Amino acid sequence: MSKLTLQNIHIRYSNNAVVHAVSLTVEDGQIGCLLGPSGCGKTTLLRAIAGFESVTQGSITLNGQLISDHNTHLPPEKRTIGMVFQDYALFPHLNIADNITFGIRKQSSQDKARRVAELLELVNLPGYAKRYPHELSGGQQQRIALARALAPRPRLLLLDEPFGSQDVELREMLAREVRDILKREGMTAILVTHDQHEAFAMADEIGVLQQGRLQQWDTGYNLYHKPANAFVAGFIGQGVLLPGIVLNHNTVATALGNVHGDVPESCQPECPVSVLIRPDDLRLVADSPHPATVISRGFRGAEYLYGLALNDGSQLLALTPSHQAHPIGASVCIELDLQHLVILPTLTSY
Ligand SMILES: Nc1ncnc2c1ncn2[C@@H]1O[C@H](COP(=O)(O)OP(=O)(O)OP(=O)(O)O)[C@@H](O)[C@H]1O
Repeated sequence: MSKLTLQNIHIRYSNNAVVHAVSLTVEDGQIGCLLGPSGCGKTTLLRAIAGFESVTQGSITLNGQLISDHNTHLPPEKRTIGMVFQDYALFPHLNIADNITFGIRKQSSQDKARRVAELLELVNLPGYAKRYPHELSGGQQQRIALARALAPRPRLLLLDEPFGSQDVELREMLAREVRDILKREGMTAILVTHDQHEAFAMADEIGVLQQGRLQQWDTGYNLYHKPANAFVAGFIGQGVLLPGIVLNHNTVATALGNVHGDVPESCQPECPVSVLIRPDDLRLVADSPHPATVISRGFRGAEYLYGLALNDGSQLLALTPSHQAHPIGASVCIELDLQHLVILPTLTSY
């Protein structure tokens, strides 16, 4: 049972407060992710969990054991937490077997050999025990770094931008592979990344951080379809905030007609609001009361991402199958197909 709980964590460097009131729980065998722009405090939080930073307020517990609070600080080597970094940090002069067993070198040769065979099988590199790091590709080295971190059977695994040095196209695939490995081991883990596709591919729950504050801790699906605020809406996926006016507790009037859903209690009738429109919320149809002009077009393989302008000047994005090709300047008709209505109280643009 490896459950990690952060309760109201605050962290500061000298006089600079960088993490504010962060609370979250990663259940046993689950993979959590801290996602956010550069400098938002992801690494600082990860380092506090590992024991390399102290917390100024709040508590961190692992399996019910208090490991950090304002007057408790279990040293990193006593936390039984494994770490994987972006640069793998394999020892170049040690072969793969010796790299993997570095953290369990005091165990018997027999036990070490058994664990190496087991882990090489797990990371899909059987037969690589006698090779050296420079004989492996970047992705293979990263899998060995993962095997090395798993060798001592840590209670928790922390991964800090583990695929940052890989090609963008490779990252998502590696993230899925690593997820499968961690799930097979039943490992509880936290990933830090600024790449949302990596987060979606790997994590069960994702926390979006902005300036040291956790904006939302949720599934990737909910972050996309039910963002808690304008920052999360803008950071996750693409979309446009369309101006609207509240008509009643579940209706908002927009340039694309009335939309229905829960209107925040703070928004009374006549209140201006923003309605989040994702590119997949719009359909291009043969006829509708809502004409638009194509102002940009991006080819995505299976789809086109269109930039559209309405007659009142507001702009939208629409994703359509790429066999539906419309040139820039073309007049089209659009229809809203909202599955999840997101109404944000203020007219915030992003
Ligand atoms: N050792 C340190 N001393 C003082 N300030 C620090 C230290 N480490 C980080 N910071 C500051 O704390 C804030 C959070 O940094 P952190 O490295 O946690 O961000 P991050 O989200 O991991 O960013 P990135 O994605 O760029 O790695 C930043 O403003 C950074 O400048």
